[in-house]
Amino acid sequence: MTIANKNSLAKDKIKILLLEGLHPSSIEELKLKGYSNIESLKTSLSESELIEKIADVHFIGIRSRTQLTDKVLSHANKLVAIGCFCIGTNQVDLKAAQNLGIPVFNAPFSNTRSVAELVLGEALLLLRGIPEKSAKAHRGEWFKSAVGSVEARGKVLGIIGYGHIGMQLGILAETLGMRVHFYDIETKLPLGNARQSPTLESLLAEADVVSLHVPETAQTHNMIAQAQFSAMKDGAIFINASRGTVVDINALAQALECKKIAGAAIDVFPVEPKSNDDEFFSPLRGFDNVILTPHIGGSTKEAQANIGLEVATKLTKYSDNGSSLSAVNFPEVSLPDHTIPGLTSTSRLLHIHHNQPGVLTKINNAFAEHNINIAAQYLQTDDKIGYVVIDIDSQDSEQALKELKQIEGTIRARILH
Ligand SMILES: NC(=O)C1=CN([C@@H]2O[C@H](COP(=O)(O)OP(=O)(O)OC[C@H]3O[C@@H](n4cnc5c(N)ncnc54)[C@H](O)[C@@H]3O)[C@@H](O)[C@H]2O)C=CC1
Ligand SMILES: O=C(O)C(=O)COP(=O)(O)O
Repeated sequence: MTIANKNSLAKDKIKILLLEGLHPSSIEELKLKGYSNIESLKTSLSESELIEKIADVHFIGIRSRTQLTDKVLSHANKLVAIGCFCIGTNQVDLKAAQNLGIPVFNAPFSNTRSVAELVLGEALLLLRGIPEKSAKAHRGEWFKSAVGSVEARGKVLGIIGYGHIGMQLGILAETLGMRVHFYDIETKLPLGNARQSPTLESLLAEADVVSLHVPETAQTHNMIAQAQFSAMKDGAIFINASRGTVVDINALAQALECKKIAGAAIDVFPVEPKSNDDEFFSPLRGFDNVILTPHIGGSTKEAQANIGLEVATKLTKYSDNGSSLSAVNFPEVSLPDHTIPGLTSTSRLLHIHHNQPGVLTKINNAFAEHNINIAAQYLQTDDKIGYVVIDIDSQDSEQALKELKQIEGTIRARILH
C-alpha cells in the first residue's frame, strides 16, 4: 500500500487502462514505478465501451486504433493523461483533451526506423515486380521475365514528408545508390545528397518511387488523388505507410487499373478493421502488384519494446513529479524529481488554467494572504492553457489547493504529493 497525501491518490488507487496489446515493457515500467492497478486489453474498444470504461480511469494507453473523441473524453472525469504508444496522435481529439487539461504523450522516434526499413524493402520488391510474380507462382504460374524489372540504383525516390521517417528512408535509400528528392511544407536540411523539390507536382513528375510520410492533418487529407496520380511518371511505384486518409483510395485503384501505377505498397487505410478478427475490405484487394499490409509499419519487437518504455516513462514522470516534457498538446515543463534530498518536506501542486492574463498574480496573492511560502514555481503556457507547478511547505497543501481551485480560469488543480 503506497502512502499518499490526504488530497492526492495512493499509487495503487491510480487506475491505468492499456489497450491494443501494448508491449509488456510498458507494464514493467509502470510496475517498477509503483503502479499496480493496471488493466491491459489486447484490443481496442468501441466508442460506447470506451465511454463506459474511461469514466473511472486515471491514465489510458492506446495505439493508433482507439478513437478518443470529444464525446469519449467528455466522460473522462478522472483522466489525468493519455499515452499514445505510437507516433500519430490524430486518433485523439487533442483540442478537447487540452480544454480538459489532459496532456497527451507519444513516442515520436521509436518506430521510425522500422517504417523506413519496411518501405525500402517494399520499394525494392516492387521495382522488380516481385509481388505479382510471387502471387502467380502461388497459383502455379511461372512468370520468368525481365520486362518492367529495374534496379533501385540510380532511380529517384520521391519522399513526401521529410520528417523523422522520411529522412531515415532517404539515407537508407542512398546507400543503395538511389537519388532522393523530397517535398515538405517546411524548408528542411537535406541529408546526404537529397534535394528538396519546390512543389509536390515537380516531385511527382520526377520520382520513380513515391513514398508518403506526412501526418494526418486537414491539409494532408486526400493530398494524393486523381490529379496527383496523373502527375506521376508512367509506371511509377507508390507507397503509403503514413495514414489512410492521405490518399484517395479509389483514385489509386483506378491508377492501378489503368497501369499508370506499376505497383503499390499500402500499410494504412481510410477505414481499418478494429481487430484481427474483423474482415478487411478495400478496393485494392485482388491486385497482384499491390502489397497490402495490416498497419504494421511500426510493428517490430524493437520498436514496440522501446515505445512501451518511452511512453510509460512519460506517464509516470507526469504522474510522479508533474513533468510534461514532450506532451503534444500541453505546455512543456521539465521538473526536478521530488525525491531530491532537501525537497522531501515540500508538497507539489499542479494548476492547469485557461491562458488569460493575471492568473499567476492571483495565485501568488492568494498564497501570500494565507502566508503560504512558495519554495519553487514553474510556469509554462501555450496559446490556450497555462500550466503552473508549485512547491510549498507540506503543512499548507490543503489550504493551497482550496485557494487554487477558486482562481478564475482554473481547469484543474490537484496535489501531486
Ligand atoms: N504505418 C505505421 O505503422 C506508422 C505510420 N506513421 C505515420 O507516419 C507519419 C510521419 O511520421 P514521422 O516522420 O515520424 O513524422 P514527422 O512529424 O517527423 O514528419 C512529418 C513531416 O511531414 C511534413 N508535412 C506535414 N504536412 C505536410 C504537407 N501537407 N505536405 C508536405 N509535408 C508535410 C512535416 O513538415 C514533417 O517534416 C506519422 O504522422 C504517422 O501518421 C508513423 C509510424 C508508424
Ligand atoms: O506510430 C504510428 O503512428 C503508427 O501508425 C503505428 O501505429 P500502431 O502502434 O501500430 O497502431
